[in-house]
Amino acid sequence: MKILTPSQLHKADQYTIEHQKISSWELMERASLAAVEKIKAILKAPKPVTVLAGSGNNGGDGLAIAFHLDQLGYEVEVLVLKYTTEYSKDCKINFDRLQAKTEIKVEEFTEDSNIESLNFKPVIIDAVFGIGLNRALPEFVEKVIKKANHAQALRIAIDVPSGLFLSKLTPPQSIVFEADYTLTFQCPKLNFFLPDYGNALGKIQVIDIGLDKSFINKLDSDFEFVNKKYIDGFYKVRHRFSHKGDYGHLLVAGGQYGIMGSVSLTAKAALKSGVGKVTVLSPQCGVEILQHSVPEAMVIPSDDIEQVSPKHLNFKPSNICIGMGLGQSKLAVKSLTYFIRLSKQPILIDADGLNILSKNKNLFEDLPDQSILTPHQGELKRLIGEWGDQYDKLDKMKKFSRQYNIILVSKDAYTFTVYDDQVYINSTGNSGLATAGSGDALAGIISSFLCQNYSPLESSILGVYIHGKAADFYTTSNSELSLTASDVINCLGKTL
Ligand SMILES: NC(=O)C1=CN([C@@H]2O[C@H](COP(=O)(O)OP(=O)(O)OC[C@H]3O[C@@H](n4cnc5c(N)ncnc54)[C@H](O)[C@@H]3O)[C@@H](O)[C@H]2O)[C@@H](O)CC1
Ligand SMILES: Nc1ncnc2c1ncn2[C@@H]1O[C@H](COP(=O)(O)OP(=O)(O)O)[C@@H](O)[C@H]1O
Ligand SMILES: [K+]
Repeated sequence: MKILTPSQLHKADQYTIEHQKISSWELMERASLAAVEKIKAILKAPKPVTVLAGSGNNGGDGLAIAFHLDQLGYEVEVLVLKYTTEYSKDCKINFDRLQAKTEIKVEEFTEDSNIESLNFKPVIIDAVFGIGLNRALPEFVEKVIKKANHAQALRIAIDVPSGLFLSKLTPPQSIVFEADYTLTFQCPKLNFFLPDYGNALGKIQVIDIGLDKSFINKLDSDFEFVNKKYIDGFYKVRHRFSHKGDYGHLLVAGGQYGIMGSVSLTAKAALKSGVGKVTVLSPQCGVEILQHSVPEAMVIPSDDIEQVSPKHLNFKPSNICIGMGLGQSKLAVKSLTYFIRLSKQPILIDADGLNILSKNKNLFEDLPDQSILTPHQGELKRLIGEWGDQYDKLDKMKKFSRQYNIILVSKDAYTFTVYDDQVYINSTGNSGLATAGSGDALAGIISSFLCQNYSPLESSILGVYIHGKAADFYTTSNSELSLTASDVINCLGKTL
């Protein structure tokens, strides 16, 4: 799903209004009715609701939602934060309808109003600002939002949590409505996925309001939100008469004394994601451990007892995955250099492999085109250098990927896969993944797809999606706190 800018969304609204021959009010009504359906599903049964509405079109949505909830028997009160002297045209229509056709108590609130007397119902719907916010919130609006954020209530934002900027970065220390749910229209917005105010979004649900698809398809965007539909577009099914040779042979190189779990998780995750064969090049001390923990994998001992060392292979791996638990000793540098030079196919480098690369930039010259690097944020900083703000980071990632012709998988709460100036933002996963070894599992999953003839970019996007989805499967019936990397691997079967 393409991620669009506010100005593209305004254009898509306009085009849709003209070509579907509907009024802007009808489009607002469509959006609001769809939001009401989501609200009903979230609340399960009617609960008392406070709607905070602005005086623009986001406010118009809020007033329409208040109207329809009232018709459904919800107890509704409305607080209009009047930050402009006039209502927008459609907002005014909805304001008048509410006054004429319901008994709802509508209070207009301005900078002169008394904030102390404000109380909220157990559900707060925020429709103060949407994609139109372009400067700091008026002070009285900030105060109301701050109070709403402290209320014992379930908070639902319509389109965008008020206070979150979309056309630029939200200034530090800004007050933003802290939503439990954000019901956003047509597509998610880029700033939702940046860490600074990412916590304010809660669960993001995208509402298709039927903006013209052909118009949207023609719009340029550097950002794709990777959902199931996107994955379905290239996911392959297996042939009945296939054999293990059709699904590649992965070489995993890594591990050292005391850190054998890393490659063990990588190898297991690769096997559980469908690779034909896995061989692990292991320090001698790890051979038995691997044979016990992953009996399906073959193991080659290194010449060194405690670390991986360069080794002549008597087979040709389809792809190599290297770096997990490798360490950064001279021998580790030698091994990484050896296997980078050996590889003619894209190679996946993770963890210590990335730290070695950061300090030995000459190694990039030998990296096969479209190799995959999977840094977490600390490793990313070592690779691309310090960044200023989040937009600067995005520019640096694109430049880095272009410079070395590599696929950069920047791992975070929302993992960004960057290649060819495009950024693919993953939609799955949860904070349970913030646990040791989950990155090792990811490296195995991506490498596995690489061996199964997905392109390096597809392997990365698919691997990140499936990894997150497996974590989401686990947390449908377990706490995020107890998620381990092994749980992710055990959920791969169901997920796939
Ligand atoms: N036909 C349409 O255009 C549709 C619009 N929709 C809703 O409309 C929203 C966008 O509406 P608007 O463009 O009216 O924008 P908003 O309702 O987000 O903001 C209202 C206006 O306030 C002004 N403003 C911005 N920052 C301000 C500040 N800090 N202090 C005071 N005034 C400020 C701007 O001129 C802005 O246009 C969407 O987010 C969505 O909720 C939906 O109903 C779908 C259809
Ligand atoms: N809060 C979070 N929400 C979602 N995913 C997360 C979160 N924290 C970490 N992850 C994911 O968990 C993985 C952690 O990788 P990494 O830090 O390399 O782990 P390790 O080195 O322990 O294997 C990445 O895929 C990352 O995107
Ligand atoms: K809002």
